[in-house]
Amino acid sequence: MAGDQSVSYEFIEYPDRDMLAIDLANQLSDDLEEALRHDTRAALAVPGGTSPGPVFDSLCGSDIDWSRVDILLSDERWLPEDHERSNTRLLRQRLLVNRAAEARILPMYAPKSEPEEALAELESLILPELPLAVLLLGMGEDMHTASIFPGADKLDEALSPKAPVLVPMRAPGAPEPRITISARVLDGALRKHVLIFGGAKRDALEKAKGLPATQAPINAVLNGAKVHWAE
Ligand SMILES: O=C(O)[C@H](O)[C@@H](O)[C@H](O)[C@H](O)COP(=O)(O)O
Repeated sequence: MAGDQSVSYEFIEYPDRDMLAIDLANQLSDDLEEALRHDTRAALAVPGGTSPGPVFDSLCGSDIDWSRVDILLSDERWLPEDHERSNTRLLRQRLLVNRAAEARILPMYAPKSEPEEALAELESLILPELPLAVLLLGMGEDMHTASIFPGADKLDEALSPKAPVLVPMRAPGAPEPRITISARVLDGALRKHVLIFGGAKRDALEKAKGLPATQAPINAVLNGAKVHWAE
């Protein structure tokens, strides 16, 4: 994939993480409301990891028609849903509660030993709900997003313009096999947000400028996104 000369995004800086969480949750809720004005259902994809919990805590109380919202993860660690590193667990504990308990979850995990064994089944549930109406992504200091890691075994496939919806992924930076939505599908989301905290990630985003997506996978999904940052 080419360098990022054509990548343009909005960088929004917040006074602190709490304000970011509340403001971003409001923006996601407004985005979903707008999407539901045009379509019967809206798909919201969100990351796991440590950053989005407080956003979920706020978003789950939004007064929107959650019964028409499909929620899925941008990527999942291939671990049982009760494992402490399971992103599905985080989703069930922090987002699919309160008013958002009405939403439907599109699973990104099935109890099979390898992601490859469940790929077709998981993909068949997601496909009818595309494009993603609203996307929230995280980013690592190595410039990965979702589970599209530099140096991963299926990196080229995940970045390909002809990529399938889901790609299984194994990477040096990831302790367990992963499953990720491909860059093509993430980038095709109608409204895109990226959440990052701290100086190291801000520096990583700067460093990504000019690098090919194979080295800085975040570049594959940044165009037209809003990046939300707090120290
Ligand atoms: O399962 C995951 O790990 C993710 O979805 C991943 O892409 C995450 O968003 C980044 O690694 C940032 O993670 P933190 O928010 O924990 O820094």
